[in-house]
Amino acid sequence: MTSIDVQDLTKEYGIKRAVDRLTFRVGPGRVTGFLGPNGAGKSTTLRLALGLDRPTSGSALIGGRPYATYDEPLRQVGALLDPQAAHGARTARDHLRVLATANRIPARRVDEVLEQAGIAAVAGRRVRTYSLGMRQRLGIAAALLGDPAVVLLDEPSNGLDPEGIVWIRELMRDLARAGRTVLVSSHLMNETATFADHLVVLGRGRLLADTSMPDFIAANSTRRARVRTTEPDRLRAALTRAGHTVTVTGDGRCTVTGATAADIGALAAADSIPVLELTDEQASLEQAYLALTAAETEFTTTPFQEA
Ligand SMILES: Nc1ncnc2c1ncn2[C@@H]1O[C@H](COP(=O)(O)OP(=O)(O)OP(=O)(O)O)[C@@H](O)[C@H]1O
Repeated sequence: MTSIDVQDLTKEYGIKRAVDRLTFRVGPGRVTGFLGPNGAGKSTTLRLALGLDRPTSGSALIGGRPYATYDEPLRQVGALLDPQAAHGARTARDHLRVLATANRIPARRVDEVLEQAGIAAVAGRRVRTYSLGMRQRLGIAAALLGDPAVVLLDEPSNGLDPEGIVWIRELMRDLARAGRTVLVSSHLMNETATFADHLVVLGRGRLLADTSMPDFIAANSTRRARVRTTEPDRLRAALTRAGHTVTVTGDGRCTVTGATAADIGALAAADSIPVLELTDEQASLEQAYLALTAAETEFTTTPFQEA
C-alpha cells in the first residue's frame, strides 16, 4: 500500500507563493478529489509530487520517497498531467512502447491499455492527428501502463465524450476498490461528486479542507428541510418559536432553514399538526464547495450588465 505525503510544502515563483505550507496525506483504497479555484496551487502540487519542479521548502513523497528516486517510476506512479505530452510524430502504440521499454514493462501491457482506454482501433495513427479526447485517453493509457499503486490525474474528463466520462469514473472507482491510491483534480463538482470518497481542497495555495465527501458537504452547507402540512400557519408559528426560518411556498408547502426533518416531525407531533410530506434537502457538493471557496477565489467574474 502506498500513500502520497505532502509535508509543509511551499513553492514560490518570485514573489508569488503558489503553494503555502501545505500538509496532507492521500491514502489508498479511495478516490481523493483535489479541488480549488483557478490558481489555487493544484497543478503546482502535482508537479512537485512528480519531481517536475523543486519545492522552495517542505516535501511531497510518494510511497515514502521522492518520485525522482524511482528507477522505473511508471511501475509505481501513473500520472496524467498534460495530454499534449506525447510526441505528435509518433503513433500512440509507439509512444506507449517507448514508455514501456524505459520502465521494463512487458510489451503486452501496451495493447492491454490501448484496449482499456478505447483507442486500440486508432493506435497506429500519429498522435498529432488525435482530438483532445483521444489524447486524453492516450494520457490515461500511459498512466495505467505500469499497473501502478498510485495514480494522479489532472482534469481527466477534459475533452472526453459522455461515454468517456462514464468510463473514467468507473475506472477511478475500480482502481480505488483494488486498493490503489487515486488523486484526481477537477473543476467539475457534479462530476467529482460521482467518484470521490474524500476531498482535499486548496485556496490560494493553502489547505482549506481534508475530509470525507459527506462531512465536507455537511460542514459547508446549511441544514434545510421541506414539509407539507394542512396547517401551514400553525406549523410556521411552532417552527419560528423554535428559532427556525420558514418560507411558506403555497399549497401547504414550507421550506425550513436550520432544521432537520427529525426536528420538524417532533415539533409538529408535539402540537398535533398533521404532516403530509417531510424530507431533508441534500446540499450538493457544488453548493458546499462554492460556500467554502467564495472568499478564496483569486479570479472572479462580475455579472453581465445590459446597457
Ligand atoms: N512556472 C510558474 N511561474 C510563475 N508562476 C506560476 C508558475 N506556475 C504556476 N504559477 C502560479 O502559481 C499559482 C498556482 O498555479 P497552479 O497552476 O498550481 O494552480 P491550479 O490550482 O492548478 O489552477 P487551475 O485550476 O487554473 O489549473 C498561480 O497563481 C500561477 O499563476
